[in-house]
Amino acid sequence: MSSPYTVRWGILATGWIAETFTKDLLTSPASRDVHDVRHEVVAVSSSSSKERAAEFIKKVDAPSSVKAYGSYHELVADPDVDIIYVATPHSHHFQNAMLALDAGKNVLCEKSLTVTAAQTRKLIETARSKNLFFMEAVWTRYFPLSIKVRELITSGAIGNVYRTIADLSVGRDAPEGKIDFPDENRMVNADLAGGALLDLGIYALTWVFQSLYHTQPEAEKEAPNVIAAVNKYHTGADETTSIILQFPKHKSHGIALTSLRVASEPDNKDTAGASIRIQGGLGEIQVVGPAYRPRQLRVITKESDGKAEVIDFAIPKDKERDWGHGMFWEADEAARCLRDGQKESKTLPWSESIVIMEVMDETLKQGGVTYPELISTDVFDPQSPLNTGKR
Ligand SMILES: NC(=O)C1=CN([C@@H]2O[C@H](COP(=O)(O)OP(=O)(O)OC[C@H]3O[C@@H](n4cnc5c(N)ncnc54)[C@H](OP(=O)(O)O)[C@@H]3O)[C@@H](O)[C@H]2O)C=CC1
Ligand SMILES: O=C1OC[C@@H](O)[C@H](O)[C@H]1O
Repeated sequence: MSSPYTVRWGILATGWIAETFTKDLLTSPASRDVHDVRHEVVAVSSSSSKERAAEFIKKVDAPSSVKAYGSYHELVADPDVDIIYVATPHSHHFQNAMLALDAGKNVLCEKSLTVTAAQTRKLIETARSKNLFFMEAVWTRYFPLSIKVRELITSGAIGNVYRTIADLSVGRDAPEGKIDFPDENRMVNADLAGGALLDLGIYALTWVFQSLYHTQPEAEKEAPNVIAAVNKYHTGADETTSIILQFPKHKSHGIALTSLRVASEPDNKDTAGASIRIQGGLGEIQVVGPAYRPRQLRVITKESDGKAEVIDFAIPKDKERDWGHGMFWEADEAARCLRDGQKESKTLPWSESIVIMEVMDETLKQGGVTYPELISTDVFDPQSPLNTGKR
């Protein structure tokens, strides 16, 4: 057997998801039965300080040879790095990903990809013109569970899919009209592109798009019509957003729901039922668990006479590191694309990221949500405070 293809990662930012993703990178691919690619963490950067980057390296139990940088600029200039993982708040994604692409680096960028569709288009044009790999890090798409759902749909297991209802909501309602996040927190802070839609609604949209758009033959794909209802929080960010997406040629509807007030899984178990229902003429696929990390499917067809076939999907752990979150599958996809010279992932192509961002743009427009110029401009500025960390 030939030796696995190795990808050398640079981690941009040191928050919660950077930690989770890096720990996944450090797991052994064999623990998920992957043998063709592997990952090396080469450098970590923090806009706060070099010390913070060094602490992060210790915290995730990475090798002591990993370089610590006190600025994003140093990271993107490192010749040992093949690909940068952008793990800042969404407000920063456009400027940070541009910084990396401009320096000639491939990029895996956290969701939601950007604040506006124009920013997404600019990033994609830049990646295309520089012949670089660029991918939106919607990790759920790379789960074996998602692959199975797409296979079930394209094989006709539930007939034509006419409707998908998908919800990702977290119940953080608090007394006196408040939401249980401090106003400065990225979940509600408009300066950090806060709000339910960009943080959580993207997953509800992911399920609508996986089931009603991605699975359509290329020539038949159509951008949906959008009708949205949005409630705003006092910070200006959206707190509850409901979207109806109509795909007229396919006669299908997607209902994407998200809220910071109510919960899609109120007891964090699965007793509330499936938060995603993909409904076809011959049956239904129910996806159980939070929309970002589901672990069970129930397939109910007319043929099975209403009896559900239950399929469980465990998320493998590296026993030695006692860790496995499920983000490694998207990292494996990025590695295979780099190995094969592909500039975009077929599982989430650039064109689809653009249409999804356009739906979010339209939703925010209908709801009257606007974000500050600093974070919504599509003009790249290497010296933007979003790149230098001067807060
Ligand atoms: N795929 C998934 O499951 C998840 C994805 N996400 C996405 O990841 C991104 C980051 O989320 P998360 O890790 O929870 O956020 P955190 O607040 O935990 O971390 C964000 C990091 O970004 C850097 N940063 C730079 N400027 C700022 C600023 N002005 N305010 C705050 N942080 C700043 C900081 O790192 P430093 O100081 O080192 O530069 C900080 O630690 C978001 O876009 C979110 O949507 C989040 C959670 C789950
Ligand atoms: O991507 C995410 O998934 C998990 C949520 O808790 C988090 O807010 C969001 O950013």
